[in-house]
Amino acid sequence: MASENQNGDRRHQEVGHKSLLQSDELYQYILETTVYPREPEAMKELREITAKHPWNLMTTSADEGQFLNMLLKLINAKNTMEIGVYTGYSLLATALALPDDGKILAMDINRENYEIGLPVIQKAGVAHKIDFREGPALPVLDQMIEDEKNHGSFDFVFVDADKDNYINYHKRLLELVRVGGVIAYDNTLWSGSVVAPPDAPMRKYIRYYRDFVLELNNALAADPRIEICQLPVGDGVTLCRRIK
Ligand SMILES: C[S@@+](CC[C@H](N)C(=O)[O-])C[C@H]1O[C@@H](n2cnc3c(N)ncnc32)[C@H](O)[C@@H]1O
Repeated sequence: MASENQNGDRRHQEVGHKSLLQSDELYQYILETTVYPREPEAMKELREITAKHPWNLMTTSADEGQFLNMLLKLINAKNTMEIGVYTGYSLLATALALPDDGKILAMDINRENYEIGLPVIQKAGVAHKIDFREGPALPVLDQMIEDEKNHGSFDFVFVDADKDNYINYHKRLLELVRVGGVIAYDNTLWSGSVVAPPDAPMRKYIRYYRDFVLELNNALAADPRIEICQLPVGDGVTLCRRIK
């Protein structure tokens, strides 16, 4: 990614840095002042377990977990869905925010990683809210849409999975989320690569999914069925509020 310093020098740095803030120090300040001191014990434990896993870059960051937890409480969410669970950090943030009779339909192609976090979720006393389905999410959405009683039945959906399917998820989720409900798409700034020149150094998977993320962002901005808001939290989160 090219950037310019105060002397007007252009420098190139590798796209892939997760923080979108001005400096690592500022991000560390947020974590240490606002996030870590208020992070529930179970989320801290799960974050530390996940940090030892080889794919730990996939996990939702602690500040984003705190944001999701707050958002779910603000909108009084009860019936929710998560696409892309990994070890369950965002799932736990959701489960802790919902009332005792709240529900999360959680989908992931990988059960093994979900089971890494499951004991922590059970210990936190919120596992009864989770209906975990192993497998690709798209067919589950298609099946749900066939039954009209599922239409408009979800208050909140968090999408954090295969970026090349986000557009496909969006088409279906707009039927399943209620008017006034929220769909949150994660990674919509895709490590800052959305503004990188084509020749910028980029990890292979960042380059591969970049065009899908750009396509999604344009499609969401043009969709009259939703109000949107893109937040530079974590790797970028776009909130979509269904209005029709
Ligand atoms: C970025 S991780 C999710 C991180 C998680 N939200 C957290 O808080 O740690 C993406 C997950 O999406 C899952 N995934 C990929 N393709 C999928 C699909 N077609 N359907 C469901 N899950 C999928 C992957 O197995 C992976 O666990």
